[in-house]
Amino acid sequence: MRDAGRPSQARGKRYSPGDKKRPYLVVIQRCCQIAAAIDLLFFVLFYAVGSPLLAWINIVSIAMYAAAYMAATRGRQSAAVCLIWAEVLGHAALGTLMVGWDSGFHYYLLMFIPGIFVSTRGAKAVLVVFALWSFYVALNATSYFVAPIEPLQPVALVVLRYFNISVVFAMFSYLTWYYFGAIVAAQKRLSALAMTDPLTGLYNRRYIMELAGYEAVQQKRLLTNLAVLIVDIDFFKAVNDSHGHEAGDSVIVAVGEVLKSSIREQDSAARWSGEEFLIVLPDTNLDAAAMVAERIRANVAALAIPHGAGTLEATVTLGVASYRLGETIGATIARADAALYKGKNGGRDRVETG
Ligand SMILES: Nc1nc2c(ncn2[C@@H]2O[C@H](COP(=O)(O)OP(=O)(O)OP(=O)(O)O)[C@@H](O)[C@H]2O)c(=O)[nH]1
Repeated sequence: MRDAGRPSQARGKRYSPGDKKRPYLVVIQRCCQIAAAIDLLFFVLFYAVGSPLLAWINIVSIAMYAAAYMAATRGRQSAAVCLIWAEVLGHAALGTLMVGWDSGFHYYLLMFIPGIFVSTRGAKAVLVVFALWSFYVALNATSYFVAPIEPLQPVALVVLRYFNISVVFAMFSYLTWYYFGAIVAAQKRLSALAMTDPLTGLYNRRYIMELAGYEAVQQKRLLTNLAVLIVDIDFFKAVNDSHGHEAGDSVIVAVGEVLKSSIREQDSAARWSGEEFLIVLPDTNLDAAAMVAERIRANVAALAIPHGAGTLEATVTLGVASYRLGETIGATIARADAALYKGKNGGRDRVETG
């Protein structure tokens, strides 16, 4: 028997939502590319100033970034992060001990701080930052007592320091820009998910209730009209029973599309429950709402929904009600619901007002 309902953990790999394109892995890859390019520049720079030993250290760094990039490509985040930590700590320590504190290699250590808080939380993050701070201070203290092993000419040292400062500024800017973009995109995705029905792309019940409540308050304030429609697919259970759940879903989606195309921009449609929809029509009186309902009924009745080699047909019954001052929006919806059931009892495929 297939274990279709079980999480993929059971098959060895841990399930993680959005696994395919985790933003953190993308950042790691970009950082590896940028850092390797910078190390290549260092290689050329150190050769030019006559320090081949320092130049070759950068080749080791490039190899480490290449390995970290490959690890990130394969989804091995921990391995990639460990390699980057090893490279930056090693490079900062070697650079400082060989060329001196004024080389500015220690600035790269500061770039870990935002990354630490992105990947870890709470006490662990504070502990890692503290360890980083200790390393930074120890490196600084050491540089006072140990003379540079491979000192550079004063001009070369100044160029190197300003180069390092510029790179750290650029990397920080990139990381901040990237993380901010990722946060905004995630917020947009979340708010769309929180208000949308996944099957039809219409609003969900929670959001339409919030919206209907807001429209009722507006109506009280401006004394305009407000109407609601409840739309229910007729004999829907029979569609599921005779053609299967997927065919039922196609009918729901097709009716949802009709609703979207049959209302104005200021109107809102939502999936209210299984095969039921709610439409909120601001600035609309009962007669106008009944006309919209009739248009929807006719448009649904004209549908030919592709299914297998043939097509499916559907009809809907609609209940219409207009908001009355002093009542709750829930009461208006209840009157539309009562009208809907009158329509169901009256033979379906019709519009009733309540
Ligand atoms: N395919 C599919 N079926 C659903 C979904 N949500 C609810 N249903 C089914 O919709 C059916 C609703 O059946 P009923 O409430 O009896 O309504 P009906 O058959 O349309 O009858 P009337 O409304 O009286 O015309 C049930 O069989 C539910 O299982 C869904 O998302 N997809």
